[in-house]
Amino acid sequence: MHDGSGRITVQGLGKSFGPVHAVRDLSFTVQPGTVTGFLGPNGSGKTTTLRMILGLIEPSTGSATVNGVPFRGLPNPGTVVGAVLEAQSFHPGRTARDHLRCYAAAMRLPDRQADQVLELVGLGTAAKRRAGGFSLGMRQRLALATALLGDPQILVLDEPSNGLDPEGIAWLRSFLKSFAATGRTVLVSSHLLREMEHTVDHVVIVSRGECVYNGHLDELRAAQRSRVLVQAADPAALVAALEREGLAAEATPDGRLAIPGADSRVVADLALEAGVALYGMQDERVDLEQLFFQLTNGQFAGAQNAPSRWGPPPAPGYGPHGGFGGNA
Ligand SMILES: Nc1ncnc2c1ncn2[C@@H]1O[C@H](COP(=O)(O)OP(=O)(O)OP(=O)(O)O)[C@@H](O)[C@H]1O
Repeated sequence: MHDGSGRITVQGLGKSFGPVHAVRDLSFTVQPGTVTGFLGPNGSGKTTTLRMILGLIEPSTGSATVNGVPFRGLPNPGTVVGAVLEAQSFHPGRTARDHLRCYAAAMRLPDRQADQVLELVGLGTAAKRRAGGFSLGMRQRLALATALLGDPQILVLDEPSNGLDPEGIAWLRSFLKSFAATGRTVLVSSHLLREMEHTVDHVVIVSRGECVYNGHLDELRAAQRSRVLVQAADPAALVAALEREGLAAEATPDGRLAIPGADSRVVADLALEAGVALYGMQDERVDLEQLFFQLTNGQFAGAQNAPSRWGPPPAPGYGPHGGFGGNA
């Protein structure tokens, strides 16, 4: 019997295809009531992991459970998990409604369920059109409708925004958030953090089959560092004024001062009070995308080693290339 928790648990999961280690020792939990982003570049093992969670391929090591049991142990799994994997195919001559009615019949669901999910995904007006004439975005919506037929507790989606236009992406974002807001579970993969950053609460980032970050997106954001760069007429006087306010400054190779974590207006006010002329000021911020890029290049071991571009020297174990972009 499954526990009805809506939780997906991946424990020490690994998969090798001959010499290719597609997934290695992956462990994470997907909690109900959240949208968890499963992120990584192409070939990082996302689809392989999702297929193992869905019981489509056998793990080489470890386990994946849904509601406490392996997927194949779920009774009537379509009512527990709705899944959309890549390369969905539809009978091209069949209408969207008929496609869904076939699936509804297989799951012993009433026909009206087909119309309900078509409305839900915004395909109500296309119900009688043949799937063969659908755009990629419409096919994605039809695949999602199919996954929703059994009114599942959990959604597992592989790259669902592929082929969606900006309006479709915005729609998907609000759909997934409202699905999770009802206490249900969403696990969604993507190779684009930017596309997912306003959708997901929790992220599991993989690179070359291994987990490089597992935590809240907010914590990852907090790892972003910003700094103010200033060109001061009297750097020593400005450093003294900043230090009196508890702000540390360091000299940059180009002769400017860098003040990590500072607000540019505060720096300007302090300079004015100290009578130090400023010849230039710049706010620098490292965005999430850069951080994702760095993480997935395998340069960082995990959240506990939240990278610092300008901060203190790297912690032990940090590679020589530690740090974001810049001079790294
Ligand atoms: N059936 C298979 N036989 C051999 N190698 C495979 C097989 N399936 C996946 N791989 C390999 O495993 C690795 C991970 O692939 P996977 O499709 O899981 O990555 P992904 O992150 O989903 O990438 P993408 O976004 O491009 O689909 C890749 O090197 C891929 O070539």
